[in-house]
Parts: sequence; structure tokens; C-alpha cells
Amino acid sequence: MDTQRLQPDAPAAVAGAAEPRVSRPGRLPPRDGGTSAPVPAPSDPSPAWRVLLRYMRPSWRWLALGGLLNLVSGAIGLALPLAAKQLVDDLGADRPLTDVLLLMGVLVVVTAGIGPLGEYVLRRTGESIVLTARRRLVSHLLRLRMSAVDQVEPGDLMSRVTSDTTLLRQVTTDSLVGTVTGGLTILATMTMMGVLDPVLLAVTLGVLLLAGTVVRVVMPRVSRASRDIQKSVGAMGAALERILGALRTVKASGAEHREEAAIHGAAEESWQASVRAAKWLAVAGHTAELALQVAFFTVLAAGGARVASGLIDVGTLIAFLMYVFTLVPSLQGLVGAAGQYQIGAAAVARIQEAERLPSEPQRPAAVLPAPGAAPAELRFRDVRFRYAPDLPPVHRGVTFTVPSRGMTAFVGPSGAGKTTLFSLIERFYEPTSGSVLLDGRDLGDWDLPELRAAIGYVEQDAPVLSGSLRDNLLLGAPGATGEEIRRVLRTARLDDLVARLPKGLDTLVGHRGTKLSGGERQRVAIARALLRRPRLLLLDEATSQLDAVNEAALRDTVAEAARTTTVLVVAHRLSTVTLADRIVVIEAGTVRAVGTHDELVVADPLYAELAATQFLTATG
Ligand SMILES: Nc1ncnc2c1ncn2[C@@H]1O[C@H](COP(=O)(O)OP(=O)(O)OP(=O)(O)O)[C@@H](O)[C@H]1O
Repeated sequence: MDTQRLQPDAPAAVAGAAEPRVSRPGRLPPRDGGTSAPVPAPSDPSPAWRVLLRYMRPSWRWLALGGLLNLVSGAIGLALPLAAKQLVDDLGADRPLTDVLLLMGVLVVVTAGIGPLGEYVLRRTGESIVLTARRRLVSHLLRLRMSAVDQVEPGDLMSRVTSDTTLLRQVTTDSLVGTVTGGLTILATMTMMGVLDPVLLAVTLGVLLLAGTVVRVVMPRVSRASRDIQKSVGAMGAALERILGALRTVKASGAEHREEAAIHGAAEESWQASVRAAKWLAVAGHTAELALQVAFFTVLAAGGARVASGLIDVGTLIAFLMYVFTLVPSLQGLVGAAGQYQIGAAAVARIQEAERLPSEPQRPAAVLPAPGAAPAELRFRDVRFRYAPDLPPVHRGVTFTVPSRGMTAFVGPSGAGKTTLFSLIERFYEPTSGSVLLDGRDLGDWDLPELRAAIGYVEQDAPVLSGSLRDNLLLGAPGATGEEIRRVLRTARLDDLVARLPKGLDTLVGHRGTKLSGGERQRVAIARALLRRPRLLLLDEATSQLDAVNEAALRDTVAEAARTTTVLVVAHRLSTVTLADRIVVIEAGTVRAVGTHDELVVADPLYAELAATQFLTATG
């Protein structure tokens, strides 16, 4: 599966440094492997350096300090050859050496102190930049609109938060700072070399230009290989996430071998690309080394000739050779920095892409309704909705009213749009037209946290998060008291389970609650929703996995809750809805009929048929 389709205008990434990991802009892959609409490419992405500067802003003092220390260390590096020249000159002239030796000693000691300090400061700053980027991205991802979540692979988003942000460290510290300080060092070194002997400078530059040509040919190949690595690593991550998320099904389907082959394939692609990158990186690294040696010997030969003919003295030649050893690594560093910048720019583009996914506004959390808050009243007015412009409509003009208090059940064939009604009430999606009103106020006019604080929602598959039972219960009501927790545990028939467990509420439930039974998961989800004291309680197939005893008990609980709050239930098992105050029959995105069970059994053939297949008859 190609999880990383490149945009046509994606910048070519150049990997120049030791770590050939290239991340690049690509459309966030659709979840279903290709049929969903791709996330629109950013129309006006900021240049990477501008985004990087934004990330750097909070740490600019540290960055400046690190850069300064680097510069000082570079300047000392430049002074050393001059001191060496002085030493040679003094030796020749039979002058005392104490001063120059002392100066050299001080310079060496200061460099030894400043070098590591500068590096530490820059690395620390780099880590702070990664932290800033991660915090921003995580805050954004947690608030993504569900329509955006539908379009992306969670594995891909995870790699943007973890691996792409990591690349920012190198790009800011090594690349941007390295370019500035390295550029200045090179300029100063060349100036000193030019001052010492312009002819030898010309010889050195001639050799380096030749080496530069080789590097220019090699770099794009490294870049291509690095892109392939990132792509295959991405594919591997997506495949792994797919399998680990449904390992029981994979095992039960006997699909381990097939799935294993897919991941092995991606791993092998990554290996092949890494080997290619290693080959070209080796060539590039050795070209630089060769350039240094050739430059050294050429300068030595040409310089020796110039010394012999009396054009320069030996001290100048030694100083010049020392500058050659400073210049070549600085140039190498600059090439590496350019490569790093390309890698980082691609990572920034991927991060920006994720940051541009539509999100809900960041608002402060709302307080939960006070005990005894009035139950909500709900109205759907000619609501039409489709998940995406290219998908068929789910709702084709849904109108109904739910008075405050009491239980309303939604029934209808699978796929009729019942769950989607709840998604609209939670404002996970916005209606395409028409309006949903809570307490007479359009949902769009509600403050989103306030709206959600008023609602308790038990999803269809009753998700339980890893962590403890207590974590799960307090997810929606962090301030709940011990007494409140005990009460909902009793109500949701969980008190026996908690009493049986050695660690009680602190028992860990495993990834997605796999250590609980399906029915227990549902009861945890119900308890969690009840703990919020909702003014509107949405239960989507919330009792489908319960045994008859627990179901009957929870039916009583729901009926009890309906006396003080507005309860909406979706259920296939009609036994859970026969007691509803009203039943809304949904078919193909429209309301077909509304009434009590007894009324509908007589008046609505579809309901009568549903009831008949569940062996239900009129209760009256
Ligand atoms: N996130 C989504 N993106 C695109 N289409 C979706 C999405 N969720 C649901 N659908 C489609 O919308 C339609 C209504 O789905 P919905 O889950 O609301 O039906 P339902 O009546 O609750 O069904 P069931 O009783 O089987 O749970 C279905 O055709 C479904 O395939």
C-alpha cells in the first residue's frame, strides 16, 4: 500500500549527513487504502525556514547562546594557525617561545571548554524545538474534526508526531545554526588564507570545486534513496498498526502468513533503500576525505615550491595547511547542513500538512451540569447530511422532536443512519442543511465543550481505553467523588466485578479494555456516561452484549434515568425499546414513523416486521 503519495511539487530532499532519514510532504493517506478523498494539499504552505523560525522563537536565547559559543570556538580555531605561524617564525628567528606557547595553550584549553558547552546548548535547544512542535501537533490532533479523522491513517499521524518532529532537532541546530556559523567560519578562513597567500587559495579552491562536482552528482541519489526509506518505513508502520489493532481477527482468519509477507516486503524495501543510501553516502564521505588529502598534498607541493623559490616562508605554509584542515570540514558541514535542511523541510511540510487538517476550536473545558440540571429538549429540522460530497446522502430530511425527559428509541434497518444522528448531536459532523436544536438553540450556536458537557454518550462498540477502571470512569468526569463513583457502579451493575478484583478500581483493563468481557466494557461505558450527570444521554446499542439478567437490570436503570434526563437509545434488540415513550423509525435517511411500540406494531409495517422477527408482539 502506498501510504505516501508525493505531491508533484514536493521539494527534492537531499540527505547529506550521517542519518539518511528523509521525510517528505505527502498526502495523508486515506484510511481505506485509496477511495477516500485525499486531504487537500496546502494551497499556500509557509516556507520551511519560516515555520522553523516559529518553532525556534521560544528558545531563541538558547539558540543565540549556542550559535555564539560556536562562533567563538570557530574564531579560536582560526587564531591557532596564526599562533603556529608565530611559533615557527619565532623558532627561525631564535626568539623566546614562552608567550606564544602560553597563548597556544590558552587557546586549546578554551576551545576544549567552549566546544562541548556550545554543542550541549545547541542540542538542548534542538530538543526544546522538538518539544514545541510536538506539543502544537498533539494539541491539534486531539481536536481534529471527525471528517478529517475519517480521511487519515492513525499510524501515519503518529509517525508525524514522533519521527517527523525528531528531524526538526537536526535541522534547527545542525542546519540553520550550522549554516550561519559554518558560513561565517568559511568566509573568515578563506579571508585568512587569501591574506596569507592568494595563489595557494586558488589552488585549494580548484581541488575543492572538483570534489564538489562529485558530491553534487551523489547527493540526489542519496536523497532519492532516503525518500524510499521513509516511504517503506511508513508503509511498514501502517501495516503493523492494521494488524496489531486486530490481532485476534488476523489469527482467527489464519492470515498471519499473508500479513507477515506484506510487512516483510516493506521491511525489505527499506533495507534495499538503506543499502543504496549507504553506498552513496560512503562515496560522498570518501570524496570529501579524498578532497582533503588531495588539497593537502597539492597545497604542500605548490606551497613547498613557493617556499623554495622564496615567495612565502615556512610559517605561512604551515599556517595555510592548518587552514586547509579547517576549511574542508567546514565545507563538508555546510553541504551536510544543506542536506539536513532539505530533510527538515520535508518533515516540516508533513507536520504542516497535519496541522492544516481541519480542527475544532480550542476552548477551555466546560463544567459538567450541576446535579438536578434540567433535561434537554432536542429537535431535528429537515436535516440532510452526507459524509463527503462524493458519498450518497445518509439523511434526506430528518425531522423529529424529543421533549425533555423520557426515553426515545431509534430503530430501523442497518445503515439507515441512526448512529449518524448521534454523531450530529455531538457535533462530530455538521449537517449539510437543516438544523439540530438543543433547548431551542441551534447546535452551531453552542459553545462546543458546553454542548458536549451536557451530553453522555455511549458509543456503539463501547470503547474502553487502556489504563485502570478508575481512569476509564473518570475520563468524562475527572472531579467525580468516591460516593458518585460507587453509585454509578451499582447502577451499571459493576459493583460485584469491582469487589471481585484484587485491585478493585485500580485494575488495569488492557489495550482497548481487552481484559474485560464485552458486556463489562459496555457497563463501564454506561457508568462513565452516567457519571457526567448528562442532561441528554445517548446510548448506541449500549446493551447489545449484555446477558438477559444484566440487560433487564440496565433497562430499568435507563428507564429510571429517563425520569430525570432525556434518553435517546439506538437498539436492534427491540426488547430494549418496547418501554420507550416514543420510537422513531428511521429508514434510508428519513423518519418513517413515530409512535409507541403498541401504536407502531399496528400502524407501521416495517416496525411490525422488525418486531415480528424479534418475536415481539404488542404489549397492550
Ligand atoms: N465516517 C463515515 N464516513 C463515511 N460513511 C459513513 C461513515 N459512518 C457511517 N457511514 C455510512 O453512513 C450510513 C449510515 O451509517 P450509520 O452508522 O448511521 O447507520 P446505522 O443506522 O447506525 O447502522 P447500524 O444499525 O448498522 O449501526 C451507512 O451507509 C454507513 O456506511
